[in-house]
Amino acid sequence: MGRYCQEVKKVGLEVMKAIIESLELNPSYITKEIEDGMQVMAVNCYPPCPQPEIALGLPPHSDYSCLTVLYQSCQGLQIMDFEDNTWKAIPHIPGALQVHVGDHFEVLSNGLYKSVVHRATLNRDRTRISLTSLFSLGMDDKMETATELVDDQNPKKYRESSFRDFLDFLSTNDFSEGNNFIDSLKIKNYN
Ligand SMILES: O=C(O)CCC(=O)C(=O)O
Ligand SMILES: [Fe+2]
Repeated sequence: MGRYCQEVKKVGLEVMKAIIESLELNPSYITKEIEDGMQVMAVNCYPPCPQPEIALGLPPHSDYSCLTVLYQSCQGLQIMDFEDNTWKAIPHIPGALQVHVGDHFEVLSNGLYKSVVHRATLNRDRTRISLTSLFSLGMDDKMETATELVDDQNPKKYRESSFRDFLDFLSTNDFSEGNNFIDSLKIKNYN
């Protein structure tokens, strides 16, 4: 598991650097802070469920992270496609990793990247395992919208926040009731 954490961090950093480059920010922008930041690993185990059509493994949510890299042992992850408001299953490809953007990159990019809303479904006959690696800045480091992406046409759309702010939010909000961290960061006039 230690080796997996190290290797998955390398993959995550490569993808995060590519995203930062795609925003035309300085390639060194924030990457050192992310490298020295937090890597949270969640190991989720979903036992077989006799009635998977009326239950969920994890309710819809987006991750607080900059980026999440996920391994799933069999199919179960679904993402919300806002083009047609339907859930799309992520196929299980042996050895493949699923990468999705989290809330903190939505904030950094001033909404050019959207955090991915996803959920975990269950199945009748197999135990499913997923390994989720969430990358973010340090506990008290605030993620802010890049000033390069803010101008008169594109006003700042999000308040800054840290990983600790997310944990504080979680302690008083239940995401199974649809309370999203990213919504709490939106500056209302611009979203
Ligand atoms: O098990 C899954 O596929 C999703 C896990 C997840 O969304 C999470 O750990 O944040
Ligand atoms: Fe998640």
